[in-house]
Parts: sequence; structure tokens; C-alpha cells
Amino acid sequence: MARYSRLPGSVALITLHNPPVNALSAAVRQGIVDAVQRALKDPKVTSVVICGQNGKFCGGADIREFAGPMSGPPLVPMIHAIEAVDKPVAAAIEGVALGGGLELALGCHYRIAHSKAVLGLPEVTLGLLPGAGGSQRLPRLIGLTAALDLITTGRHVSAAEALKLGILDQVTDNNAVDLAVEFVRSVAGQPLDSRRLSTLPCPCPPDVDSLLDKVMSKVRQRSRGALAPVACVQALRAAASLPYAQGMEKERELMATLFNSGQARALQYAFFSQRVVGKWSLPSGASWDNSTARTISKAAVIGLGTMGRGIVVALALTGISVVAVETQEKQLAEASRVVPAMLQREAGRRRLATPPGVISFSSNLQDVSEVELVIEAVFEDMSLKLQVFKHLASVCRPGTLLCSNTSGLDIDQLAAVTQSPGLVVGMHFFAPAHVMKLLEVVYGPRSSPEAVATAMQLGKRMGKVGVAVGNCPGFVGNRMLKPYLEQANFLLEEGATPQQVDEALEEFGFPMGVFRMSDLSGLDVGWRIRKEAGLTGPGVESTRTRQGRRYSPLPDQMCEAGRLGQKTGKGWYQYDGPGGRVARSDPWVDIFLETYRAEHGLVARSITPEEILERCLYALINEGFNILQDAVAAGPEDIDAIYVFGYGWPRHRGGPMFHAGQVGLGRILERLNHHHSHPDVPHLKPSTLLRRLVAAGSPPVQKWREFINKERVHSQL
Ligand SMILES: CCCCCCCCCCCCC[C@H](O)CC(=O)SCCNC(=O)CCNC(=O)[C@H](O)C(C)(C)COP(=O)(O)OP(=O)(O)OC[C@H]1O[C@@H](n2cnc3c(N)ncnc32)[C@H](O)[C@@H]1OP(=O)(O)O
Repeated sequence: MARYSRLPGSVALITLHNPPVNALSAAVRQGIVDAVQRALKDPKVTSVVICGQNGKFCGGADIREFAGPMSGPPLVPMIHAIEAVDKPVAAAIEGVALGGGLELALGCHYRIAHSKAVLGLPEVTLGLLPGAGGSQRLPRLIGLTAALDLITTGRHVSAAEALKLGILDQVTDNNAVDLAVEFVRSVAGQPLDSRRLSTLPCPCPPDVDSLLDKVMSKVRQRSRGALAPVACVQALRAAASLPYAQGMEKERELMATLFNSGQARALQYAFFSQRVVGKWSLPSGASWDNSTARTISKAAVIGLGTMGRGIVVALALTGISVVAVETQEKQLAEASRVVPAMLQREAGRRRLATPPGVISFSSNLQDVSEVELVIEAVFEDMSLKLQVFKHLASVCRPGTLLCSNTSGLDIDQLAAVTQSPGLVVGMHFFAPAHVMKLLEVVYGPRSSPEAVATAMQLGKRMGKVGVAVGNCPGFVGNRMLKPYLEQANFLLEEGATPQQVDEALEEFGFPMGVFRMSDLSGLDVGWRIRKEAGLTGPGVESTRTRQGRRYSPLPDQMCEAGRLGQKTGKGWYQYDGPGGRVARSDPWVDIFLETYRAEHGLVARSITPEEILERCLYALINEGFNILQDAVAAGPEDIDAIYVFGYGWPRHRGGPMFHAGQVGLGRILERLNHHHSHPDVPHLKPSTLLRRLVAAGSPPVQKWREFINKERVHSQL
């Protein structure tokens, strides 16, 4: 709703009230329409201020309402009516003015903000465009070029930047509502024509068409199949070339297309998933709202390889003092040189002042004795990690939280060598750790709620999307990756090339196909894991069946040939020397595959992109169902957030589990059954949970959590 009050004198104050972010629900819109009418009719009112309750102007249209039928007064005419008022109307912006919130402010004649306010039109991130006049008013206010940047990226800007761009008229460190009231009083009675943005021309550079074409091709390249960024450019083209009314018609048309698209539903689901995972719970019943996190001010990172360096930077950026330990002198010297530069670069990218002197480097593990939390990031080797944990247990003061950045080893085994297993959790970062948003917080059977809460809160401080997951080999992300990689290798055996597989996945929306990705991360990573698991190495027979399952030795043979990926200049592709980044197909790989197939009596067949997607993605999705069944992830949102934020799953496809729902669970089951019955692809046995969901009529993804809990109570899973 919106509250109306008449301030002493002649100013009407309209306060939006819809906690927590004053989203423009039907009731709020109705409240605004009524309040504006009242202000118009009251002859004593000469000017109006619109503000938001609790220091937040407005977080935009109420996204939850998008799922149902529209009700209440529509936003577009409401904002038009405000712009048409013949008494000055100012928006007093505190906290946020985002999406429809900023569009409402653009309909006002003046905008005054607190210096800490944040503004933006992030609709593109929800699969939409600013559909309440924002695509037409903003370029008229700040010019086409700046509007293209803000609207196609959806980025938030500070009040200072908004003032510079011309979005705001004034910024204050004091009370923005008081200033707005004072301001509208001072301009009461002055002509408003030049303040009505819809009546202004759109400032454009002389080469407007070439600018729009350039932005369009950039956006198409960056968005990998996402519709909204393209529609945003089309709407801005309309703003640049058409009168306002026709531009609004185009905005409405584009919005209608987007609004009904599966992509908008997927992106809105992704928005809420990100928030759902923050409300974690453990099988024990401990959860985000009944567990207390410790506030960490001093931490240590052990091991300064690529991961450790990134973690040090991520911690330092939050202002935490970090002891960075590396026992190998050469590695320590390099890290001491490289990490401060990384910190400075990342602080610059985030427009932050570099936190001075918060990192101290050491080669001595004793130096971590005073910290409150340690993150171990040594080489992925269990015996080494056990050694480090034993040492930490003896060096750290009692009560120190001990975390491991392992990407899939047993957290419980590490906890067992310490005196306080309750204070051990996994904090699995993704490379580069200071950039990638995902953090898997891994709890073992003995991890305390306090340890999980602390790791989750620390993740949030670092700007990560933390997802609490159970302890099993590979946790969630890497466990699902295994069957995906396996199918990709099987496809090579059956006749596909690495390029064909990668093209199908990139066309789907992944930034990189599976083989380009393997080349980037290094083929030896998986090789080492397979050797540890006894799947390959000296003494293991070179067959296509290992440990009772179909196995492809192709990646092992690549490693044996010294083709470890980008770092050796050769992998599934060839590069311009070691460290090269541009992948080119390599005839060597074609011959290698042909020879391999001949040796094993395999006849290459033609494989369609559809089969590639089904085999790779349905394998991954099927493992997702197994993970839900095993309660390693609390709900599909957890898996989807992990894949969107850590594994390059295209956000406009929501995540693997959401995608399964979009494709249809019945269809996924049918295709898994089909491939499973194929004599050479036995791995794709559909999960029990998937079968039970289909049997229950394929409920929507939002209902799966409840379904799983019920099934568990009735011991059906
Ligand atoms: C049928 C054919 C029709 C065709 C024509 C259609 C025409 C339709 C015309 C519609 C016009 C639309 C106009 C407009 O352009 C569209 C929009 O405005 S879309 C919304 C844009 N806004 C945003 O994207 C902002 C989203 N929110 C945030 O970024 C953040 O929440 C925040 C505001 C920065 C605050 O961050 P935090 O403090 O960290 O808090 P949280 O993020 O945890 O949020 C707290 C709580 O609030 C919920 N929430 C946040 N924003 C919204 C919102 N806009 N609507 C609903 N709910 C919101 C969030 O989910 C959290 O909820 P909780 O998890 O606590 O339950």
C-alpha cells in the first residue's frame, strides 16, 4: 500500500509501504493512484514527494506477481499520470530505486537521493526489459549511449554515478526526504514542461545506427541465446528513432514477448533460487534462522597455489586480516608478489579502495595460531590434507574453525583427525576464487550448525552465493559433472569429435563446451583422481570396462601422450604454444580417435546435436535427482544455483533441475530409459526420485522439496 500525509504547509508525502523492498504490488500501485488523486484534488497541496518506508525507495515491480494473472492498476498509466500532474513531484530515493522503482522515479519531475542509494534497471537479469517506460524515458534523460550501457547490463549505479549521469538532480548525505520536501517547496509554481521526460528528444550520437549495431552484436555475443538483452537494444533503437508514443508501443510489444517466454520464467526462478539457498537447513533441523554465526576478523589460508591466492584476495577484500601460508619458498615468493597485484586489480574492478596491509605472508604454519578461521587450500591429496589438518589441530587455539577447500574429498575424514570435528566444514571455492560467485559449504555428519552458519555468513560477506551441501565424493557440483564428462567421452568413442560435442553445448548456452573446459582446467586433474580411485595407472588393464562399468580410457591416453590441455599447448584442441588460449581443432586428435576406435572394434556413427545434449545433460540431471534423493542437496534450487553460479549453466535456462521441469520430467525419463537400454550406454539408469515424480504427475520444480520430504517420511526414497 501507499500512505498519504500532508506535511505542515503545502507538501503531500506519499510513502510506499510493502516490506522488505516496497515492491510495486497491486496494493501499492492502487495506493499510489489514490494518493496522487488526493494530492491533485487538494487545493492546499502545491507539491508532492514520493518516498519509501524503512529507508528503501522501491525494489521495482513485485516479481512474485508475474507468476499469476495481472490485477490492480497497471504501472504504465500510473507513471504517466504522475508525470502529467501539474504540481511538482519529486522522488526521494533512499536505499534502492531499481527496475519499476526507478521507472516510477523517472515519471516524477525531480529525483533527489541519499548518497548511499543504489539505482538501476536490472530487468534484463530477469529476462525482461524496463517495461514501465524506462526504456523510453531513461535515454531521453541521459542520452542513448549511457542508457544502452545501463539497460543492457542491468548494472546498479551509486548515487554519485547517477548524479554524474544526470539521473539525479541532487544527492545528500543527510535525510533525502527532508531535502526533497524542502526542494519541491522551492520549485512550486514553476513550469514543469521541461521536467516531463516523455516530451524530450532522445540525445543520440551522430553515428547512432552504427552504435546500435555495435551494441547489438556485442550483446548477442555476450548473451549466448538470451532474448532480453537483444530486446533491450531493440527498445532503445525505438527510443532513438521514434516519437515517445510509438516507442512505448514498441516497448509494450517487446515486453509482451519476453514476459511470456520460458527465459523470463527461468531467470525469475534463478533470482528466487539465489535467495532460497541463503535460507539453508541441515537434516538435523539446524538452519539459517536458528543457528548463530561467528563474525570473523582474522583468517588464514594454507597453500598459495591458484586457489589459495584467490581465496586470500576474496577474504582481504572484505577487510579481514589474512595470514597467507605457503611452505614452499619459491611458491611463497611468487604469491607475495602476485597476490597484492590481484587484490588491487579486483578492488579496482569492484570500485573499492584497496584494503591496506591486511595480508601477511608466511612460510610457517605456527603463524596461524591467533586466527579465528583457517581455510586449507593445499594440493588435492588426502594424505597431505590429513597431515595439514593434524598440524592445524595442534597449532590453532581451541575453537578455531578449520575449513578445507577440497573439491570433493571426505570432510568427515579430515574432521576425524582434529579435536573438534564439529568445527570442520568444507568451503569449496571455484577458480578464480576471488571472482567466481559460487561457494559450496560442505557439512559432514559432525559439523556444527555454528560452523556451517559461520562459513555461510563469511561467504555472503565475500559476495558469494553460498550453498550448504552434504558430504559425498564430489559434493554436488563435481558429483554431477562426472556422468556428464563420462557421456562426453563415450560420445567420442561412438563417433563424435570434441568440436561437435562442444558446439552443441555452446549452442545450448554454456560459455565453453566440455572439452574446451577440460583443456582450460587441465586434463591431469581428473587423471590424478582416476588414478587415486584405481581406475587407471600401472597395473590396470587397458579395457573399456573398469570396476564393473563402462569406462573410456580416452582422457587417460591423452594425458599419457603429454596432452594436458592449454598448459602444454595441446589437449583436445591445439593452441599457440603452452598457455595459449585460442583453441583450434587438431588433426592429431582425429587420427587418435580413429585409431582408438579401430583398436576397440568401434564403428563411428553420425551423432546429432540433440543426442549430444540428451546424453550429456540428462546424465547430469539424473545425477541431480540422485543427489536430491540422497539429501546431499536440500532442494532443486540448491543444485540449480550451484550450476548457474559455478559451472556456467546458462542462467536463462534456470539450472539443470529447472530445465528438467521445462523439458518435462516424463520426457527426461523416457529418453534416459531409451539410452539406458542401449547396450553400450548402461550408466543412464533413471533415478528413483525421477520415476516417483513422474508417477506423481510431474509436479512443478517449486513443489519438489515438499514431495521429497513426504516421500522420505513414508520411506519411499
Ligand atoms: C500477459 C502479457 C502481458 C504483456 C505486457 C506485460 C506488461 C507488464 C508491465 C509490467 C511492467 C514491469 C515494469 C518493470 O520494468 C519490471 C520490474 O521492475 S522487474 C523488478 C526489477 N527489480 C529488481 O530486479 C530488483 C530485485 N531485487 C534485488 O535486487 C534485491 O532484492 C534488492 C532490492 C537489491 C535488495 O537486496 P537485499 O537487501 O540483499 O535483499 P534480498 O535480495 O534478500 O531481498 C529481500 C526480500 O525481498 C524480495 N524481493 C526483492 N526484490 C523484489 C521484487 N522486486 N519483487 C518481489 N520480491 C522482491 C526477495 O525475494 C527477498 O525475499 P525473501 O527471500 O526474504 O522472501
